[in-house]
Amino acid sequence: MERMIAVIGGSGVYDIEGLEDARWQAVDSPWGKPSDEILTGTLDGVKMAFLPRHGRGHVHSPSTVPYRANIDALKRLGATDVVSVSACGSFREELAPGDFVVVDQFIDRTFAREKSFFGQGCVAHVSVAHPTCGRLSAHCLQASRDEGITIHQGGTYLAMEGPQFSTLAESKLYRENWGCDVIGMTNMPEAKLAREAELCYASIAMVTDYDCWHPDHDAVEVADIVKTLMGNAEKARAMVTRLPGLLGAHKPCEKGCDTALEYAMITAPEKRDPALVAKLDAVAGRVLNR
Ligand SMILES: CSC[C@H]1O[C@H](OP(=O)(O)O)[C@H](O)[C@@H]1O
Ligand SMILES: Nc1ncnc2[nH]cnc12
Repeated sequence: MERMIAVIGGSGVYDIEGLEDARWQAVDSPWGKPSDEILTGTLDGVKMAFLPRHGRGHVHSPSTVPYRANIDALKRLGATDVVSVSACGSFREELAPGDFVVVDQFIDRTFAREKSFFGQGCVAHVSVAHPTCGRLSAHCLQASRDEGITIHQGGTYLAMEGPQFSTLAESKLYRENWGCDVIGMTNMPEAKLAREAELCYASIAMVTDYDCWHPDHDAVEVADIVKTLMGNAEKARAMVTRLPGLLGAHKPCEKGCDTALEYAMITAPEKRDPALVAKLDAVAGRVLNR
């Protein structure tokens, strides 16, 4: 199967450079309007797509990002691998602003978002025990190292609802009691939805600040974040340009992300809601139409 690498750009990352035959295109989804048009093209012979998570000009808040439409639209375009690049706060002294972290676990504290493509009339339960793709994550790690970026392998990302930053008590709870490494507002339910859509998902968290637990950093300010964000965005773009060479156009994923729905469906075929089944054509057509 031909692979397509999709990059979801977080705060500060509203485009990528160097694509051949680049064009922004609108993609319709039965799950609503994606955050923006999607930039498509090729890089080193590999198909690429780019979607700015908050839209160009940063229109969507973390709670109003249309996560389902975004993942569905990328799947519909033919994406097989989704790389999320996100700004985050750090809970560890050694994860300094400007550093990247290859996230491999999440604690999902979001509560005001649609979290699944499935529901009444078509129920499915996928595993998110290992919510990121080890193969794609390893390539992102390598690509970053090749670019000279300081990147840490593995970390737990606390997904908070926002849009306000954490209180001091929350920051200490997540860091000291829950063992989290970084904090952000967007990787959930995005990672869960990517798994439901049988897409490989990797999350690169780019540290912008120390949240508010740090004795030398009393409160998070967007102005401070933006200063670090610009440098991080440049590094993220550089990392992305190395990915096609590492992933290749046809190498399959051996981690099983592309068969996540194999045994997930539990609603009896005769009880399925045809309207929901129709909406699931891109996400779950592989298992629903056989
Ligand atoms: C601009 S700071 C807070 C904002 O930045 C992060 O967005 P993203 O994950 O899309 O890079 C964070 O999650 C908040 O949405
Ligand atoms: N400290 C923080 N908390 C939540 N989201 C963030 N994004 C960047 N910094 C953050």
